[in-house]
Amino acid sequence: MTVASLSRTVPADPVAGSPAAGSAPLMQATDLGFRYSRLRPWLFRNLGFSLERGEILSILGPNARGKTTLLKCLSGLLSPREGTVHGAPGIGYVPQDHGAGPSFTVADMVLMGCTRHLRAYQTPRPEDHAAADAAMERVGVAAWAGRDYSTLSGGQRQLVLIARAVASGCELLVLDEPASALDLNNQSRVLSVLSGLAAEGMGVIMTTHHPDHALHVSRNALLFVGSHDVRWGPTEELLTGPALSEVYGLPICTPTVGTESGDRVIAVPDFGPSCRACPVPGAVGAPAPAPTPVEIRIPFGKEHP
Ligand SMILES: Nc1ncnc2c1ncn2[C@@H]1O[C@H](COP(=O)(O)OP(=O)(O)OP(=O)(O)O)[C@@H](O)[C@H]1O
Repeated sequence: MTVASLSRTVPADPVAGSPAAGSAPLMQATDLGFRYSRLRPWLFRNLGFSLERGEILSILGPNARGKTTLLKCLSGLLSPREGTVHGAPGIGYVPQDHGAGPSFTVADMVLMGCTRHLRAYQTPRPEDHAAADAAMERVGVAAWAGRDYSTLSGGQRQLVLIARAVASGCELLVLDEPASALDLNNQSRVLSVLSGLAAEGMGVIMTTHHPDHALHVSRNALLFVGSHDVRWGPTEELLTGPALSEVYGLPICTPTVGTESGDRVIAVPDFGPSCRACPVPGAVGAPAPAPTPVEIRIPFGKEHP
């Protein structure tokens, strides 16, 4: 059975704007399995999770493990070979690829998010324009409304695609690495937008290569350890130093650090010895003296289990 055919099995919640405690999950996946063909290995099997309204679920794992493929199975773009997806409400999908794309204004790109409410050839209604304007404000792209989308930077385009999905008024936002092209300030903005949408009752599923992001906003996470071992659980219990080290194949610790907003668990990979003072190949004479280091110590030490 496909996701699309299952989408009718869960009735729309009349109070979609508020978390509905005790109601049916927004989405539930059971024993999902997918491979691109019989000749290709399984990317995942026996994968299961459920997502409540108002919840953010992060999906992590190494490159090419099948995270994007899973998002496509959840969104109905691919049919899982095994298992079922129940729920599948109105979904706003933000793809990983934010390439140059079409030559539309930013305002029109975001307005396209509203087309799911329109019939073929129907002109956008005033409420669609209002939803697009609100989404542009919320995601911080309103200043570029009149600009040609294809002329924006990669990070700007990524924000516009997020705004387009937000404008759709979906119940579930599915985002493929939504912060991959963003600077730190915009990463913070997007995490805060997603948290705000979740607080209003929207479900959010996102892939990320930033364990910090998952630890900051997600109640639960899915961790691709192997094709037959995709773990689902509370983010802080799942994304421990030992588990992340095993998955990514390098030492990773997860200290708690103090920030102005409170304590936060972060993931710190050990990239090996720093090469900043390495001699330049072919350079004659003694290497230039390294600048006096300014040591900044964050209060590490309280290692997350
Ligand atoms: N249309 C396709 N046909 C065949 N194989 C595919 C197709 N799309 C992806 N793959 C393969 O499936 C595997 C998983 O790809 P996928 O994009 O889901 O990985 P990912 O975990 O999202 O990776 P990344 O972190 O690099 O974005 C990869 O080996 C990829 O080459």
